[in-house]
Amino acid sequence: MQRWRGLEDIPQDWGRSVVTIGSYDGVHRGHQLIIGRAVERARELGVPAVVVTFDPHPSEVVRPGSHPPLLAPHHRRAELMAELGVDALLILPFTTEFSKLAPADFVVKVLVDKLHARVVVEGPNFRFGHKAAGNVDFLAELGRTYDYEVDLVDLYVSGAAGGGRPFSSTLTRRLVAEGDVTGAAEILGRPHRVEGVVVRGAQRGRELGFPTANVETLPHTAIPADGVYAGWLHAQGEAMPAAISVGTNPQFDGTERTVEAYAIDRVGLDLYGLHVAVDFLAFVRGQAKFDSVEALLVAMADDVKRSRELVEAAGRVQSP
Ligand SMILES: Cc1cc2nc3c(=O)[nH]c(=O)nc-3n(C[C@H](O)[C@H](O)[C@H](O)COP(=O)(O)O)c2cc1C
Ligand SMILES: Nc1ncnc2c1ncn2[C@@H]1O[C@H](COP(=O)(O)OP(=O)(O)O)[C@@H](O)[C@H]1O
Repeated sequence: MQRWRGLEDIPQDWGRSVVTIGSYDGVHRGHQLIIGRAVERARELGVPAVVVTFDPHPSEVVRPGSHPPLLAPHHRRAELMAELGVDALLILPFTTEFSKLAPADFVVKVLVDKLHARVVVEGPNFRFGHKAAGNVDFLAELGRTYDYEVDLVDLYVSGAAGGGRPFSSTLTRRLVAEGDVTGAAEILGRPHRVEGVVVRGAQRGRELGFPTANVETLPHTAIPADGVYAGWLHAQGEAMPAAISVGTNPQFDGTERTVEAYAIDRVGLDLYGLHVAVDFLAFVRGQAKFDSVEALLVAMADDVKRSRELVEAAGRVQSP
């Protein structure tokens, strides 16, 4: 998959393409339907499939301070898009100047002049251009002038009609924030992931018998509600079943909120400085301050047992 940052990175001799535009945070099942359709149309026509996305999230530029928590950083989105068969990913720096492009100018500048769009695949709620004034009807109207077709995929109804939750990044963020990581995984089509570099903590975990890799998360990461979770710690090319703790360690009157994962039954790991990922499978319990450290240890042993069972049960139906 080619990766372009800005319109200047698009090769001069780029031919026609099938394009889809969106934030695509999380690349959830609705996004997967739209991107999948774009790839399918591209294969039929024998042209490449291009995804156009923005950085930072447009809402941050339009309303500073409103950056939503992110379900996936750009490099992870790129990985997921490459798996879906996307041929090129264009990340447009979303500047104030860019945000002021009128809808028709956006279409001409990006879709027509640069990407020579033949088909544009979108969800019905797609909005574009200054003040999000452009909608799919206008996109289709411009297509009659500029020789592209608009193909709509009804992502919202797909989830709800299938008896599940509507496919929505906003809903996924809410579920993650509430600790309902199982609900979030239903929409994402995989567990929610938090990643970053392993940093030093209070060095207390090893004394308790449960060393935990403390993950320094990227800015704007969507972090699940404080609590204990079952999931996986991905490190050194391995997916290790894990018991995960999110919170301030109230037992020890901590103040800093951390995401830390104990790789179940693994001894002698040295993960400091490594980039790791934590996948959240299921909520186990909330954070607590027990009467004694001994009582915390009893609870932790139980969490580990429960986490192992949950991961094993999930492993029987899906691999991490
Ligand atoms: C499965 C599990 C459950 C945990 N539950 C709690 C808890 O209920 N309350 C709490 O204050 N800390 C809890 N923790 C966090 C521990 O207090 C923390 O891992 C320990 O203090 C080590 O911190 P360190 O990595 O900074 O050395 C939990 C950790 C794990 C792995
Ligand atoms: N089973 C394990 N799960 C997670 N980390 C482990 C494990 N075994 C060893 N480690 C290492 O121990 C470190 C955590 O030990 P801990 O005493 O909790 O220190 P810290 O407070 O710095 O996190 C991890 O960063 C990792 O390098």
